[in-house]
Amino acid sequence: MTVPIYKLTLLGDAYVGKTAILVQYFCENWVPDYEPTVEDSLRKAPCIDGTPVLLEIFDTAGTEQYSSVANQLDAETDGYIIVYSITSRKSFNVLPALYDQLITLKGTKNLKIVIAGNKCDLNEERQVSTAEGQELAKRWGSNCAFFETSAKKRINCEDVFIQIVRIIAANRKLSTNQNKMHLLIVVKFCKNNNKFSIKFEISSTLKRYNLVCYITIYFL
Ligand SMILES: Nc1nc2c(ncn2[C@@H]2O[C@H](COP(=O)(O)OP(=O)(O)OP(=O)(O)O)[C@@H](O)[C@H]2O)c(=O)[nH]1
Repeated sequence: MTVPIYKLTLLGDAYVGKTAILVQYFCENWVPDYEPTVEDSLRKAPCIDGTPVLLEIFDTAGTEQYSSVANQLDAETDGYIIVYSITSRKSFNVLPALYDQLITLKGTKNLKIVIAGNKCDLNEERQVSTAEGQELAKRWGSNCAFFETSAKKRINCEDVFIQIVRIIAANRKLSTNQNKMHLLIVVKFCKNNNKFSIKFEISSTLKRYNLVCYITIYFL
């Protein structure tokens, strides 16, 4: 059995809680001290919706001092977890520019995102409403979901990872089904003397390599 691999990247401004969410998901642990991330990558093999999967998660530096966002964007990433803090208007306001960079890198169709409005335990310091987060996710389309999270109180930390995997998996399934449909639909019949030939165009993926399969049936 081949275990599906999901490459995920955490993005967002400095100090919003990217590492804290990751630590909660990996270790069920809360680390109150702040140490800016330079770059980190972790692997986890959970079961999601009954399927064993391998997650390769890349934690990026929100601090420009360590790395610029552009340097950390990897085109191989299957899905992004974009984090802001509900206590920081600035961390929310940088998201549209980040989104534009991702669109340039991946294109709209290939972009899968979960937005996490973190530090929701600090409601009294809130600067970004829940509705604003929801509205942004809606604007970014059907391949985007939204959660408010708290790494401190372990709220929705696991859900952001489960949801991004679900979005990616649904898209992978869809593209496989589209190829199958192509195989079923594009069957051409042409009668030639007593010869009856059927032409198959296998799939759009294989078509890239000009692989077209012909099957000829003879009527005696
Ligand atoms: N109250 C509260 N504090 C949090 C939460 N998540 C993170 N913090 C705190 O916010 C600070 C920054 O958290 P990090 O996880 O290091 O933030 P980061 O986004 O990884 O920061 P960079 O590595 O600089 O990009 C730390 O002091 C955390 O303890 C949360 O959900 N609630």
